Amino acid sequence: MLQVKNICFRYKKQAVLENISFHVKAGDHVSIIGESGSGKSTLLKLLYGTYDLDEGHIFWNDSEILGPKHNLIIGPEFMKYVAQEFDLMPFITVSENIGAFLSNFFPEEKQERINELLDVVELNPFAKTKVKELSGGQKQRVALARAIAKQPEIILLDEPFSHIDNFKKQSLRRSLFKYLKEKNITCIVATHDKDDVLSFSDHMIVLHNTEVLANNTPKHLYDNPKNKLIASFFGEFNEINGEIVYANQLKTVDKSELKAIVKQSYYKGYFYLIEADLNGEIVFFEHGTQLKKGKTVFLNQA
Ligand SMILES: Nc1ncnc2c1ncn2[C@@H]1O[C@H](COP(=O)(O)OP(=O)(O)OP(=O)(O)O)[C@@H](O)[C@H]1O
Repeated sequence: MLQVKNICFRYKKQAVLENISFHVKAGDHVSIIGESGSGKSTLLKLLYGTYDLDEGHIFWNDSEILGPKHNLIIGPEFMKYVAQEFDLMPFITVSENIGAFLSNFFPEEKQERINELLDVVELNPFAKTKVKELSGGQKQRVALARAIAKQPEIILLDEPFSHIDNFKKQSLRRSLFKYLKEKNITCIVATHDKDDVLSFSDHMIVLHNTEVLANNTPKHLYDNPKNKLIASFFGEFNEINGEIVYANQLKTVDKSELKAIVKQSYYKGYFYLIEADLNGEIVFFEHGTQLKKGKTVFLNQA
């Protein structure tokens, strides 16, 4: 179990994180979300022991995670951290990078393990390619494979798919998160992407104004978005009579009290997102077909 107890941290004068407490059970998948600059990366770095805390404690089971004042080498053995900038060895191959920290005592087992990891990050065709010849997304996949090579107990991922295109992202995400669950590796992910969270996270922690604004299951927070920040993470939403209503929860009906005038239709693939004027306020709702500008519609909550 990871236990974060009342931690506070500042780089300079301004506090970045204050009184942050939460715990993560072994094998759980937790996402850290929040606006840009809310301290997600800083929190991951603190969990890794990159900086000394101003206050509080972090424990993994019985081991306290301590900063550079107490350790010559940053990062405990049982933990791996994949930062936004990946620190790879450019002049050797993908396989050599992935196997860099694996034992050479049993070369066959080592090769098998490298092949398994190449499968997880879907990089088999690039096994013999030098890392300097890879794209940003491919390098990110090498960094992920290298981080899980020695099977850590806990892995910290900072925007793990930020460089990876949409073609690969979906399958890679499923493959990596499935692998981590199967191996019972605790996973903490800082992300902006709801698709990293909704299908995979046991809990999500929302950082705002230096504090934990919410810590619950994605389903609970989706169903009960306490405020606009949380709702906006999940998608387009409206505030109607003080209540948060997602765009997909508003439907057109024959008659209702919500009379709106269509302003714009945005094509979204299997639906259109309609922007409309409701008594001088902009509302968004999803609709199966395009609607003409100026059309009057009546809306209701589905
Ligand atoms: N090395 C540093 N020295 C001083 N201030 C820093 C440093 N790194 C980050 N900060 C500041 O700390 C705050 C939190 O930054 P952090 O990178 O943790 O946010 P984030 O939520 O990960 O942002 P993003 O989503 O944009 O990656 C920001 O105000 C940032 O400017």
